[in-house]
Amino acid sequence: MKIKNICCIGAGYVGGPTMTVIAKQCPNIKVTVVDINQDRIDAWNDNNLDNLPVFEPGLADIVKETRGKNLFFSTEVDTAIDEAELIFISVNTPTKTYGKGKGMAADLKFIELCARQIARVSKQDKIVVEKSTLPVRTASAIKSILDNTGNGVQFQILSNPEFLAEGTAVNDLLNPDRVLIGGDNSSEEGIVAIQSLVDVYANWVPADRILTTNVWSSELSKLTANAFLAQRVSSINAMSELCEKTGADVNEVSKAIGMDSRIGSKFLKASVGFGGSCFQKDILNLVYIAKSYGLNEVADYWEQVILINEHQKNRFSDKIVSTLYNTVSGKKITFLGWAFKKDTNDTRESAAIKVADNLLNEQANVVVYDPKVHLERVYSDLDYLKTRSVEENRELLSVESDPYRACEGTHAIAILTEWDEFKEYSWQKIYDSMNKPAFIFDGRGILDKNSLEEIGFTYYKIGLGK
Ligand SMILES: NC(=O)c1ccc[n+]([C@@H]2O[C@H](COP(=O)([O-])OP(=O)(O)OC[C@H]3O[C@@H](n4cnc5c(N)ncnc54)[C@H](O)[C@@H]3O)[C@@H](O)[C@H]2O)c1
Ligand SMILES: O=c1ccn([C@@H]2O[C@H](COP(=O)(O)OP(=O)(O)O[C@H]3O[C@H](CO)[C@@H](O)[C@H](O)[C@H]3O)[C@@H](O)[C@H]2O)c(=O)[nH]1
Repeated sequence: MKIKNICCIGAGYVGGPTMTVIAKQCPNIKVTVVDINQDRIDAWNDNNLDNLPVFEPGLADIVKETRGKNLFFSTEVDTAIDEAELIFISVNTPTKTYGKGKGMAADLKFIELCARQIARVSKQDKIVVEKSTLPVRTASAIKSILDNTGNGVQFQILSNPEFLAEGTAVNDLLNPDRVLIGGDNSSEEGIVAIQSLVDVYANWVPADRILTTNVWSSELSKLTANAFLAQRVSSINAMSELCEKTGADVNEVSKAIGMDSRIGSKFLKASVGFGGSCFQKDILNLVYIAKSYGLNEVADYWEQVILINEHQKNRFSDKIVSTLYNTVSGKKITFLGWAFKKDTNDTRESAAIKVADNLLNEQANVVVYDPKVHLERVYSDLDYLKTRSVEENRELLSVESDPYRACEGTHAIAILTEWDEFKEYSWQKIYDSMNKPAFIFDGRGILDKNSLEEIGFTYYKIGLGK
C-alpha cells in the first residue's frame, strides 16, 4: 500500500524530530503530528523557531523547510487519525508510579488511550505503528483493543522502535545505523503492512539498513539495545572508581580496550552517571519483565547496571563533600550543566538532579548554569523529588544565566554536562573570582588538568587516580 497520509500521536522528543525528518525525506507524504498538550503544539507552530519545544542541532532548519508544506502540528487528534493510512504511536511510556509494578514496569495507560481512540475514530483499514518503547508483547494488547473496540475495520500492528539519541537526533534520523520494523510476517496483510513502512524509509535509508523481524523480536530489541548501551557506561564507571584507587586513568583504559575491535571504542566515556528518559526506565522495565517470567538471575544481572549508576552519582557528591573538609553547609557550589548530556535541553533523569539533591541535603548553596535549560525546569526537576519543600529548594538553589557570575565567590565548580562551551571559558578569570582554595570536580572529564592546575585550581576528574 502506498502511504500518502501519516499521523503521529505524541509531539515529544521522538514524535517531533522523527516526523520532521520523514516529512523532509518524503515530500509526497502529508505528515500530521498531534498531541493533547496545546502548549506543546503551539510551540511547534511558533514562528520564532527558538521556541520549538525540542532543541536539537539542525532541527529548526528542517521544521522551517517543511512546516505548512507537508508537515503539520495539531491538537485535532481525531481528524488526523481519520485521514491517515498509517499511524505512529509515539506517546510517553514512563515508569509506573502506582500499583502493581510501581517503580519498575512501564506505564501503558497513554498507549491504551491511543489504541482506544484509533479504534473509535477509524472508518478504514489502518496500519498502527508502535514508535514508543514498549514491553515485549504489547502489540498483542494493542491488537486486542483495536479489534474488540473498533468499527470492524482491519488493523495491522507494526513495531518500529526509535534508536535516535538526543543531541544528535537529526543526524541519527537522516543516517540511521538501522531501521527496525517488526510485523506479522506470517500473513499476507502483515507482509503488505511491513512493506508499506519499509517503502517510507526507503526514500532515504539504504535497503540493507532496513531490518524486518517478527513483532516480538523488534519490541525486545529496543529494550536490549538500551540495556547493552547503559551496561557499557556502568561498566566503565565501575572501572573509574578502581582507577581512582590504583593510579590508573580511566580515559587511557577506555582507549586501550576500545581499540580492540571486538569491544569497540564507543560508549566508554566515564561520567557522573548516565541520565536521560530512556536508559533507567527501559532497564527497570526489562528487569520487571524478566521477574514476571520468574527469571530472577536475569533480572538481578541487569539491575546491577542501575545500581552502579546510582552509586556513581552518590560517590560524586560524596567526593565534593569530603574534599571540601567534610562540610558544604552554607558554601556556594556552582554546577556547570544541568541537562543529561550536551546539545539537548532535556533534563529527565539527569545526574545533576541527584547530585544537587544530595548537596542540598548537606545544606550547600547550589548555583546552576546551563546554556539551554531554563530556571523553571531546574526547579520542577528538584520539586518532583519531594525531598524538601518548594520554598527550601528556592532558598538553597539558584539559577544564573551567565556562567562567570555563577562562578563568582564560589567554593567549588562541578561539571555535570559536557557542553563544549565550558572548554572555552577563561578559567583564569573564573579562578580569580572564586573562593580559595578553588576546586573543580569534573564529572565529565572534559577540562585540561595541567592548565587548570597551573592556574591554581585543585582539580578532580572522574576516574583519574593519583
Ligand atoms: N526521548 C528519546 O530520546 C527517545 C528515543 C527513543 C525512544 N523513545 C521512546 O519514545 C516514546 C516517547 O518519548 P518522548 O521522549 O518523545 O516523550 P515525550 O514525553 O517528550 O512526548 C510524548 C508526548 O505524547 C503526548 N501524549 C500522551 N498521551 C497522548 C494522547 N493520548 N494523545 C495525544 N498525545 C499524547 C504527550 O502530551 C507528550 O507531548 C517513549 O516510549 C520513549 O521511551 C524516546
Ligand atoms: O560513553 C558514554 C555515553 C553516554 N553516557 C551518558 O549516557 C546517557 C545517555 O546518552 P545517549 O545514549 O547518548 O542519549 P539518549 O538520548 O538517552 O539515547 C539513548 O536512549 C534513547 C532512548 O531509548 C535511544 O534511542 C538511544 O539509542 C540511546 O543511545 C547520557 O547521560 C550520557 O551522558 C556516558 O556517560 N558515557
